[in-house]
Amino acid sequence: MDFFNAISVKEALQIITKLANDYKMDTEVVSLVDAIDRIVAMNYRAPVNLPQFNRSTVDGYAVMIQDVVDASETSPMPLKLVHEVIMGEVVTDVLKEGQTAYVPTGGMLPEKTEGMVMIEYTKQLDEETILIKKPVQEGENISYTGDDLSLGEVYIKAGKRITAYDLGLFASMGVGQIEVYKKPVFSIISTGDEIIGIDEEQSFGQIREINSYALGGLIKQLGGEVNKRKIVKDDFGKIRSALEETLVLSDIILVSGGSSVGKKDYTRQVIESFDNSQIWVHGIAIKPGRPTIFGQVEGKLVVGLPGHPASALVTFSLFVKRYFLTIQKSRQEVVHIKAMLTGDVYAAQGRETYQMVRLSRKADIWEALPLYGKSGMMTLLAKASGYIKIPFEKEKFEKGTFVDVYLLKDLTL
Ligand SMILES: Nc1nc2c(c(=O)[nH]1)N[C@H]1C(S)=C(S)[C@@H](COP(=O)(O)OP(=O)(O)OC[C@H]3O[C@@H](n4cnc5c(N)ncnc54)[C@H](O)[C@@H]3O)O[C@H]1N2
Ligand code: MOO
Repeated sequence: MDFFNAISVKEALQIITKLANDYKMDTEVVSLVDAIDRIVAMNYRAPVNLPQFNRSTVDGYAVMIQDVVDASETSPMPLKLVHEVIMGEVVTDVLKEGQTAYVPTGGMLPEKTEGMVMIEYTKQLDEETILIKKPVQEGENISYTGDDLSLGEVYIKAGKRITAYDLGLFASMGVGQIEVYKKPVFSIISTGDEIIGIDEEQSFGQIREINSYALGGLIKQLGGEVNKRKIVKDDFGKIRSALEETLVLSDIILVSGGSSVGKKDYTRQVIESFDNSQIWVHGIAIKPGRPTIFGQVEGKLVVGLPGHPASALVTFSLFVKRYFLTIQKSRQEVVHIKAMLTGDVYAAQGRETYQMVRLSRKADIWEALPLYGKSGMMTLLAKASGYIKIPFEKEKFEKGTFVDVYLLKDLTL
């Protein structure tokens, strides 16, 4: 694995996806009220037709098309009222020529009903006679058995993140216990002699630990868990013990900092020092994030994230998120919108460049303001709405160009 011969983003994504497909993620059963945002671990099939019977979608009268074909306001058609359906009743009547039945919204239809006429277009003449003032089309105001879902049809697929709407769908199927993937568990080891915790006294030259908080936030939003966060000095032995300690506890271990090739960058060496280990990637042609490492120790993914916060967060969002979703057989697209650049942006030579931008709405278009800055700057990502991708064969995008902005978060304008 030659660090200076960095692989493309596409290749890196292929490798991480393959590793994820080979990982066995356990499942668990949760109750419906706790299932929001979890990822479904099996295909759910309809145990019944939905609706289970032909039903009316309006309050009105069940009719046959031929009986009312010439019906109008001025020449209404009299039909014989043979039944008044009650909600919940199992209707056994069969409509015959010249007959009608009253059916409330959601009520079961008599057999042979071809259309429902809303009550507004009818008039009760006497106890037995209803005047119908308009014709109907086949199936008008009717919801047929299985229209919504038919028996055996998959209504929620494995890998789907459960939304509030899905909770409603599960409820309609009478499913109160859902099989989901266990929440993937992360450990975050933040390395650096200069790194101190948020509660520590800061001396000149020291840097506050940022990455585990920001990464932890992303993990939580994704639906993962962080079970261990640790700050460790740039010391081979200490980083190794921290990694050893977290291995059994985690599905994914993030090591922030020390991913480059400096004298005190130990992440790669630490991974390689374990018997059952492998380095799959060291160096990706991306800016920010070039020195990223994908390794494995005892089958667990160990990612060496570059220490610079913007680099760590961008590489997490691209690669670790892909792994996180794929081990749960899930796939998500990053939403992008077209926006007009308000300044020139330049690519880093030989790297796919992820340029942060801030979106604002101008009349009927979105404008993308490039946020210039180095990967070490935390304000960059806090201000950014998203990023644009400059492919590595391209030198720049000029002001005024319409580009795709990939959203990093909900838009707060
Ligand atoms: N000779 C080369 N040097 C570097 C290269 C290269 O290709 N050849 N790549 C550069 C790039 S690009 C990046 S990105 C950095 C990443 O290096 P490391 O992963 O080894 O990161 P560190 O040196 O440990 O830290 C970089 C920077 O970030 C600060 N940092 C680290 N951890 C945290 C944290 N948890 N919270 C806040 N800030 C953190 C650290 O203090 C440093 O300032 O390598 C370049 N070098
Ligand atoms: O790849 Mo580095 O992340 O540009 O600063």
